[in-house]
Amino acid sequence: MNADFATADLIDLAPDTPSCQLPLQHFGRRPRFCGRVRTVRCFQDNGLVKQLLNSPGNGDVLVVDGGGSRYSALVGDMIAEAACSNGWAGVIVHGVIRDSVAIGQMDFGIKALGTNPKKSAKDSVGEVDVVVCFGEVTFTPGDYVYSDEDGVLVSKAPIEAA
Ligand SMILES: O=C([O-])CC(=O)C(=O)O
Repeated sequence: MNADFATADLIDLAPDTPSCQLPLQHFGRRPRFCGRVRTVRCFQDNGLVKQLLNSPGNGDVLVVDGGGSRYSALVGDMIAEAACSNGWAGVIVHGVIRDSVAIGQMDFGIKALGTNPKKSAKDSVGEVDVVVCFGEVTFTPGDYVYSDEDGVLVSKAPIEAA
């Protein structure tokens, strides 16, 4: 998908589009990304996140519902590097990441609640491609997600800029 958009313009065109209400921070040198939603639901365990981001992303955005836990990081620099080289458009994490300085140098985009240096378990406990909800928004696999400096929008159909 074309990453030449601004969420403010898109939501002006389609004012009913759900907009995530969480204070997500941006990491990485690509502040603007969009694509079809894939999901992981997990809790303090990033085994499934690591598996998915190490497989082809096809321009999709991985939305990780970590339950908002700040206990341990769900993405670090190696996982982010894999995501970038496997063609994922970006990652949105309802949780925290680590290696933020290294990720800050990458041509990739990650949104997360913040950082914690502690690593997560790797037991791969969780679910893939289920409907997840956070920040008053429902992310259904296959939806279109748009993320930039202003926020995150989710839509059932592509929002075409005028
Ligand atoms: O493996 C992890 O849990 C996260 C990490 O440090 C990395 O991606 O480099």
